Amino acid sequence: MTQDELKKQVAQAALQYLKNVPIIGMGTGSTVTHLINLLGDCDFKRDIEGAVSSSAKTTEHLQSIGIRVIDLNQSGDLDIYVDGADEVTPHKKMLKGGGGALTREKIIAGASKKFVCIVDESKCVDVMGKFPLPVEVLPLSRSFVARQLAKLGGQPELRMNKDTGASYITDNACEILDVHNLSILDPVELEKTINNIPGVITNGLFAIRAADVVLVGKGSEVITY
Ligand SMILES: O=C(CO)[C@H](O)[C@H](O)COP(=O)(O)O
Repeated sequence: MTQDELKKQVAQAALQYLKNVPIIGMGTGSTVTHLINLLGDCDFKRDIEGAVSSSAKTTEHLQSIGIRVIDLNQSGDLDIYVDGADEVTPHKKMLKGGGGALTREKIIAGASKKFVCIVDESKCVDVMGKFPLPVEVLPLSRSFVARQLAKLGGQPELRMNKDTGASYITDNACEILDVHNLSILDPVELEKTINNIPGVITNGLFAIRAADVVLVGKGSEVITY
């Protein structure tokens, strides 16, 4: 199976977690895109009152299949949040933000009782850090934060928008530093350390609030742990 077929397969398996859930939390990315497409064809779609969305892209997609998007300030805490990841460990800690939606993803994950992480097998790692760690920053703090990240041993690179040639701007009007070559031996400590740098909105480590369930598309099956 191709990586995209594995993503679709794991998205299919995630559908069962959305049954009988009035308000769902929805992540961002190509695996979630499959999930929303599949949800569009589901009978139980009409039972869903609405969804809390982690990005403008996901909002647009949810609305296109007829699902109402609800503000997190109105929804209260959620039963389920489903999202992909760029890396996930056997302890269900994740590195996320390849799609740039890390801050809203982390907020909704924090407000959800159950985080269901959906990945293809290429995302499973023992130690995170091969994928550059996204750090969302206020634009005015970019250079200062980059120097602090370099002191932690990383090599920060400002994410660019390939279409405009300017820096990539998040849904929160901020920028992203993608940090290469970080040694992530203690993800909980590193998540706190980076979030304590003034100017950092958040970083893509989801170690303090890890996933509760991980579904992995592997070969012709989906493994759950
Ligand atoms: O964190 C994310 C977006 O900010 C995505 O979940 C992550 O990048 C995985 O994306 P994909 O499903 O396209 O592989």
